[in-house]
Amino acid sequence: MGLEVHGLTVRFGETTAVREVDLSVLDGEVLALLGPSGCGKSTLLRTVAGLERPTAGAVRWNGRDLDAVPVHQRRFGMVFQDGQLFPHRDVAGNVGFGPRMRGVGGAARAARVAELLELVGLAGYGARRVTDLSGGEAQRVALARALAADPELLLLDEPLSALDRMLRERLAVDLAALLGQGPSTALVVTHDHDEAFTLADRVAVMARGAVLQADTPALLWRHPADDEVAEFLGCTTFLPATVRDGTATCALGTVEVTAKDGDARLGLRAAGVRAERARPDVPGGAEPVGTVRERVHRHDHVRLAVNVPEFGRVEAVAHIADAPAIEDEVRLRLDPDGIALVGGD
Ligand SMILES: Nc1ncnc2c1ncn2[C@@H]1O[C@H](COP(=O)(O)OP(=O)(O)OP(=O)(O)O)[C@@H](O)[C@H]1O
Repeated sequence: MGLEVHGLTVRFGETTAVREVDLSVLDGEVLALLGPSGCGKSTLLRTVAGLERPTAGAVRWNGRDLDAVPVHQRRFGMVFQDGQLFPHRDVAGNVGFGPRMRGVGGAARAARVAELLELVGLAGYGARRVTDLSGGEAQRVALARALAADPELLLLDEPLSALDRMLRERLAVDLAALLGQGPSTALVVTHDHDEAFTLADRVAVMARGAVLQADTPALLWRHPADDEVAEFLGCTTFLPATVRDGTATCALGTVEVTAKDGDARLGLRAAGVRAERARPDVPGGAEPVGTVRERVHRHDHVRLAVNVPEFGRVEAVAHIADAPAIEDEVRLRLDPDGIALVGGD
């Protein structure tokens, strides 16, 4: 059954941090709450944890209303952005803290600690001082400490955001594997798209306290419910299109889509529009041609703003090798991987 949130509203004075949210996390599922700063993600997570009281609505675990259940009786494990380890205990002391409080004896506790450290990739770290750990190691210890309590639900609040980019990407993959190993049910708060898409079975996009859409990463990416979700997920140009036999035709050309015949609305991300320098010696097809107005280097591509006559500005990408320069003429080709079908069913 898992977690169910019904009509949840949380207010702080005049501020409505969470607004009539309905959400469920199924047993064994990892759900990410994704949204910009201040959209209410942490408040929603903290309310599930029991750290905030709902103004209205209910939080249920396996069908049981948690309103009267205090934090420590909810059997939920929590990991915060900065880990919040006990600085005066070593790694084993931190991981074994919960079991020790529950009266688990020395040998059994040591075995459990060793098992958990192995799980988070820190075998042999038991005697290390937590103040000497790197940020990534400290977050792994925090995760092992949360898992030590055998939580029924893991609540992770920006667990990787204090780490640098390389480490964050690696740890997100490790964490996804770790959450996928057992029957872990987890709710993860993040403002990082990649992290949400890497970790979660489903992602709930939030704005202004409300959940706009909760779906699998693949569905969210290809079928955002409306323009706001599409924009949040990187779409910069919106166009009406006509679909016929799996091909959508719009003002910027044609692209393969999975949609039924009829009218549709396309959301184009920069990566959905590929630009190549127009060569006078190579005759063009039906692709639109435009002039490069802006150009910036990204880590694995060049991003362009292209002006297309009678259409206007279009964001596009090009390969770094032989990238077009400002004022160059480019041909544009649509790439289905970067294009969303907005709304509809
Ligand atoms: N204890 C509090 N008292 C008053 N207002 C609060 C409190 N906690 C949160 N808020 C307000 O509620 C809104 C939602 O905050 P919340 O921290 O849940 O957002 P968030 O999406 O997690 O943002 P961030 O990613 O920046 O942490 C914000 O306007 C915030 O200022």
